[in-house]
Amino acid sequence: ENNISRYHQEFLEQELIGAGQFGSVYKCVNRLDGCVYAVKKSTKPVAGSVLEKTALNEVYAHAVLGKHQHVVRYYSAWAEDNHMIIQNEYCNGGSLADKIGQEALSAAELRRFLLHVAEGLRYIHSEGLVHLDIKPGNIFISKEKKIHITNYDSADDGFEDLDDNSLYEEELTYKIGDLGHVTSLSNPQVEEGDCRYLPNEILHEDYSHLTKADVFALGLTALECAGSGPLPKNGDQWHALRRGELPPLPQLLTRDLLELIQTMIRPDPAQRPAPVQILQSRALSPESGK
Ligand SMILES: Cn1cc(CCO)c2c3c(c(-c4ccccc4Cl)cc21)C(=O)NC3=O
Repeated sequence: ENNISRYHQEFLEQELIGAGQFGSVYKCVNRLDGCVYAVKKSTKPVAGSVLEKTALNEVYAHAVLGKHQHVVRYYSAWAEDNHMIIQNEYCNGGSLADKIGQEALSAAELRRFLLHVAEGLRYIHSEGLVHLDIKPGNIFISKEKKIHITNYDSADDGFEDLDDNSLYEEELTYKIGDLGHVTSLSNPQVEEGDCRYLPNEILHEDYSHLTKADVFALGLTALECAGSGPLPKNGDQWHALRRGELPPLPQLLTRDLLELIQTMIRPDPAQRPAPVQILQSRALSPESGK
């Protein structure tokens, strides 16, 4: 059997960036193209097991969900020495969970986050798939330094002082990752996601509005970004959220942003907005930021 590791042949491992029951994720440099990737190594699941289905699900989903700026990009996957390995786009800004662990998002950042992830969901659903595990830990951030045009005149002597950081602004792009729970709308094999973001109807195995389960999870994720604090895994507070009751929020969100989030966590999935309606809502229009 081939005992040369493709992983070590093709990649220079830089650092461990995540570990859990799912396996370990490394930041790696590809020796050929010199680019950085996120590579997840998980123990190869027993053939025919649920874990194997999940692992294959993830790769099938990535294969269908080609390039989209709000879905983490997939490059390759293979099996070696009893491990499953998947090579994805590396997002250099950490996960949303890391970011809101530090501090809540501002209203402007919250609007940007909702726009990006709603666009990613609109795309995933348009391909006849649902994510089923939307949560802060599965949203990754790419940071890009953009030259701030208005400061151009301060660089009147051309590009010499482009290293001057006042010229730059960091632009964040939010991307949906971890497609391990993705399933098809036409023939759903539902593996429940994180119970903190699970809508009641999925708990009761009602799969008639699966796309709205992603909208519900996005709504609760938005609440957490607004500083609601950690979400309950069960009990009275869990049920209160499923009755559509908003928890107390520290920061002053605009009323239309609160109303939008409230519609996303409505008990009846049919009453929740579809991603395209979220994108068109007044709360996310640039005017509302003024
Ligand atoms: C824990 N962790 C940290 C990161 C870096 C965030 O700045 C990360 C990434 C991914 C993943 C990932 C998730 C699920 C499946 C496969 C991968 Cl590579 C996990 C990641 C992924 O697909 N792309 C990442 O950047």
